[in-house]
Amino acid sequence: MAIDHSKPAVEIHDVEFRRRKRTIITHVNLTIQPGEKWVLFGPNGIGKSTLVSMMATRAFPSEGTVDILGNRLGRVDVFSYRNRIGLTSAELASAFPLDEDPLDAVVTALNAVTGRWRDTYTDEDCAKARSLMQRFGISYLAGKQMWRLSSGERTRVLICRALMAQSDLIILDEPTTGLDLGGRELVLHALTEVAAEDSPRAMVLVTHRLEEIPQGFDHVAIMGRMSGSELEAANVIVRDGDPAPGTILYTGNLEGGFTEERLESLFGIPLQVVHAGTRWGAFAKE
Ligand SMILES: Nc1ncnc2c1ncn2[C@@H]1O[C@H](COP(=O)(O)OP(=O)(O)OP(=O)(O)O)[C@@H](O)[C@H]1O
Repeated sequence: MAIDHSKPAVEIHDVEFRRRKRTIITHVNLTIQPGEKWVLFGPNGIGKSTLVSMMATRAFPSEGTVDILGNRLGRVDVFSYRNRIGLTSAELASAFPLDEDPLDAVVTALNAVTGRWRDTYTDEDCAKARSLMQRFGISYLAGKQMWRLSSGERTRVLICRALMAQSDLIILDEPTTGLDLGGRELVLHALTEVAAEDSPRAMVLVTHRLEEIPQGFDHVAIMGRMSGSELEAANVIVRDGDPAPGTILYTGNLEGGFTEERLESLFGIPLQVVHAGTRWGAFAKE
């Protein structure tokens, strides 16, 4: 399906998502234009992955509207445009056959399938997959089996897969989780290069750590509870012991978003925010 680049890559309007009588997120509004690089930031359990599932067309809102690459969820067959969305997530990591070759796990992104069967790919396709794997430091994994990989290796395979297709929207859900220091820095460097490419593809990177934001991701959506800090929210029992729903509290640039005041209120502890060069960090105050 042809993608209209004049439309937002993501347009979320007044979305609520409920599961088992619990409202998980509510009043969520977010617009991401083609070419923009966004960080989706917030504490554990706030609803980041829930929101990402909708962006990846894997979940539908209970209320409100979600338009992805100009297609409204629930109105247009998601399979007609899902191959234009690159996704890494823990959920996807478990979707591959155990003995899948990591090279195939990358190249099969072209057909948006997990598990290579009768589908064929050109030498050029495979060369592109190999070069991505080299860029992310995992070329040695070609020919191995997915189930044998460490979590950090699997994460990197999924990033390569997300970048394999000519995606118009790339969603990276905690892409540096499980990576050692060297692996994390290598991935952040490679993502910085990808973000710098002149491309209409929009990118969304989910994280709860300021240290894991690659250069070039210059918009942030910060999620928090509808009522006060996480600490306060623990006492805000809405029903059946559940915390208050998550929502997006801030959208804009990183400087305006990552203020000590906002992060302290979000996490309920005194924090020192560090912004050194292009990198960010945050620590509890002594
Ligand atoms: N299918 C579901 N049924 C019931 N509750 C769910 C479901 N999916 C998610 N939740 C709950 O919704 C809340 C938000 O979960 P979600 O995974 O979206 O948070 P997150 O911000 O991505 O968290 P983390 O940073 O820990 O990965 C959590 O409390 C979770 O237990």
